[in-house]
Amino acid sequence: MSRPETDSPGAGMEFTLEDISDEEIMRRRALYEPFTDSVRDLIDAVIRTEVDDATVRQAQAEIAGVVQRLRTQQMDGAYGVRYTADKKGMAWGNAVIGLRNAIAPPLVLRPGDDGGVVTDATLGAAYEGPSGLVHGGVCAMLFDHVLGEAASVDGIPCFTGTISVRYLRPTPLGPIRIDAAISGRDGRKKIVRGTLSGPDGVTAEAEGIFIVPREFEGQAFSSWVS
Ligand SMILES: CCCCCCCCCCCCCC(=O)SCCNC(=O)CCNC(=O)[C@H](O)C(C)(C)COP(=O)(O)OP(=O)(O)OC[C@H]1O[C@@H](n2cnc3c(N)ncnc32)[C@H](O)[C@@H]1OP(=O)(O)O
Repeated sequence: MSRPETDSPGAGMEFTLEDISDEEIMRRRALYEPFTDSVRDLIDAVIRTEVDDATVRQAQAEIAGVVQRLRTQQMDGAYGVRYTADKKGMAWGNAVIGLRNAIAPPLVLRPGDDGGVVTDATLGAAYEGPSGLVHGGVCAMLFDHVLGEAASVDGIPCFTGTISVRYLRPTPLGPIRIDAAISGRDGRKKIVRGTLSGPDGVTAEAEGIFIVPREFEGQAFSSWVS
């Protein structure tokens, strides 16, 4: 499939105009959300299955068949960040929020009380590092995105310049919550702080410097469809 029209503010930083209606967005969501959820279930089932060898081999053949069918028509490259004519952003391939990315939990963000953002999610077996605990790299990845969205409150996407994470205690697999908000601004730079919490309270804290790339100035999205 060829790509729709692309703005190219810089190498690897393209946004793609895909002029589709809200109805078409809803149609695609209704199609791909359960599809991706099934693949998430598959990942979890593969990690945790205890069926016999023959059943594993049969399942592998069936999955390979599905992959072959999907490969008969593929877009060039990754999904990218797309936007509609009224500047609704769609990052459906994103590793953290992507509606079509089974690797993403996916996080769904909402406004926080402090002008920042908050998200709740459940991290299962696919996110394990130490036994029964969330992988530290996963925590850092989720912080990176959530703090980035908190930095992007005015609609202009910010890039991570620097981020540091302080792991206070282990984060158990299961329900988590991340809160993030801007704590300082200096021109195109924003300082953002956030916390990751499990059922027993805060397990990690992060602070980052997020920067509006010069090429993005004036390219605000009106909302983010995840
Ligand atoms: C409603 C709709 C919402 C939309 C939601 C969108 C969600 C998006 C969420 C996405 C979240 C996903 C998150 C991701 O995954 S983003 C992906 C991971 N990050 C990157 O790949 C970034 C790669 N780096 C770059 O692109 C550039 O270096 C950037 C853009 C960062 C700066 O390049 P630029 O050429 O623009 O910078 P400048 O040289 O003019 O310097 C400007 C100022 O910045 C200071 N500085 C520079 N670099 C750093 C640094 N590394 N740390 C700290 N500070 C730094 C510098 O000293 C100067 O300060 P001052 O001297 O003026 O004081």
